[in-house]
Amino acid sequence: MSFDTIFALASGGGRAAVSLLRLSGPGSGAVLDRIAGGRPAPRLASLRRLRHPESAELLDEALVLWFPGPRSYTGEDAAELHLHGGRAVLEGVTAALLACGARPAEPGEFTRRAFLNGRMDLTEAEGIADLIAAETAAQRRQALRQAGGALAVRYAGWAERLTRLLAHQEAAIEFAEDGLPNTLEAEVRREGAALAAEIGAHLADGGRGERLREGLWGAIVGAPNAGKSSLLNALAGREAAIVSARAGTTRDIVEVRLELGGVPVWLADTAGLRETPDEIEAEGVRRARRRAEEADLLIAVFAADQPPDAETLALLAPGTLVVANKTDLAPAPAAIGGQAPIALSARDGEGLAALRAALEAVAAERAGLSEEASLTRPRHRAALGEAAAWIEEAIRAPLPELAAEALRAALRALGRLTGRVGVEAVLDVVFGDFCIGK
Ligand SMILES: Nc1nc2c(c(=O)[nH]1)N(C=O)[C@@H](CNc1ccc(C(=O)N[C@@H](CCC(=O)O)C(=O)O)cc1)CN2
Ligand SMILES: Nc1nc2c(ncn2[C@@H]2O[C@H](COP(=O)(O)OP(=O)(O)OP(=O)(O)O)[C@@H](O)[C@H]2O)c(=O)[nH]1
Ligand SMILES: [Mg+2]
Repeated sequence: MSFDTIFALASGGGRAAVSLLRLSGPGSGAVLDRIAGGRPAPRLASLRRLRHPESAELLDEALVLWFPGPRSYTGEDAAELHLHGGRAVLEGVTAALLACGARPAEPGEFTRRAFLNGRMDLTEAEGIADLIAAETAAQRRQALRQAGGALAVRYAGWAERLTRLLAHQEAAIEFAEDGLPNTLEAEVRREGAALAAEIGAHLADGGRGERLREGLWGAIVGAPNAGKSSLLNALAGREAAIVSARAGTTRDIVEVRLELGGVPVWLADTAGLRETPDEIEAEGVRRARRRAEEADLLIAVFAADQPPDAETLALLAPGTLVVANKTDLAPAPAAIGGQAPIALSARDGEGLAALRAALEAVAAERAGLSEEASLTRPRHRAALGEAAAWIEEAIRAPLPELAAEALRAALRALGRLTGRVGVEAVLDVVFGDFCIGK
């Protein structure tokens, strides 16, 4: 494989003390020869004057690193320039690199090369993208686990077992042709069933890995004036939504980002549920209902000094957190919709800690780190579902040739997941998520 020599700013843009420009590709060493007066000892930082290759103008005094392939992040010859972080420095060095024939990298291109050079599989590359995007400690742990190969090892193990099953299935076909008795097919069925069950168990995780990666959707619903906006503000610690004594204040959805036990949660305040002739408010109520339906985490707010309203009661589902607000005005009822409510006063903060603890417990249950690594993307779910279905198909196949064909299809599905089957389209989807310089 022959590649261009690519470069990109790997640190954030804007003014900074130091900026990191990285280079990768067969011409990296020659670039250092031309702009840095030679290649430093491998993997050791060296202070060098950088000059434009044609004008010889001094551009910066920088730390330079040289990583001869294959011992580099990308697996090919690579280099790093740790520059002073100014804009003109970056522009001057960029012009020098272009003059040397290097070109700017596409988003994710360094990691794409690392993948193409066999240094990681696709799930590990995705883990690196997730690590860069991680905003909470739990997201970071999940991403590090995936970047470290937790999914890769598991899926490679499944692919290996499938390959063995396929080999046995093919041997069974040979034996049948030679008229020999064999027990291989029975073994393929038994092992196939065990493998399909393992994949099934991995899939039946309630989507927790995907939820931790993307964040949970939460919604606060309830009657007008129940105190939904007051509660949102209390949880967010700022006046995100307008609060007023007039029923029907909130119409648009107001969203805040919370972190609950390491899980990012987008919590939405919604319009109070009621029949109304006001068409703007009615649209707000429609949006509130839609948001409640889509929510992973629903908080139903009732005012302790009012009887529970039928509209909100109708939205209660298993897992809904029921809140009795305004307990400074009246005691919380023992039960609402068959559940003991969390009693609180959004006005004076009483009971808020208990609600937060309950929210954290729900978030951890639906999206917390599990003991075993979870799949984290719809792409994983689709490929694994397909692989399991093909294995089931193989087990049921009426002819040995059909069973072999189904096992081959299952292997292809796993191959797309880990990138062993190199489909360009899959690569574009995976690496399109990266930022430039990674
Ligand atoms: N300056 C700098 N910091 C960085 C990176 C980088 O590329 N440059 N990284 C980039 O993402 C991360 C670290 N990851 C890296 C992974 C592998 C190699 C590497 O050169 N691997 C070689 C040699 C390993 C050794 O023996 O030291 C190899 O695996 O063969 C470098 C960085 C985070 N910090
Ligand atoms: N006494 C008391 N008043 C509260 C409490 N929480 C909210 N309120 C008051 O109840 C009124 C309505 O509060 P909001 O938070 O705007 O209620 P809402 O549910 O968002 O109302 P809509 O947006 O109209 O659906 C305001 O006057 C609040 O100050 C509470 O815990 N105790
Ligand atoms: Mg409101």
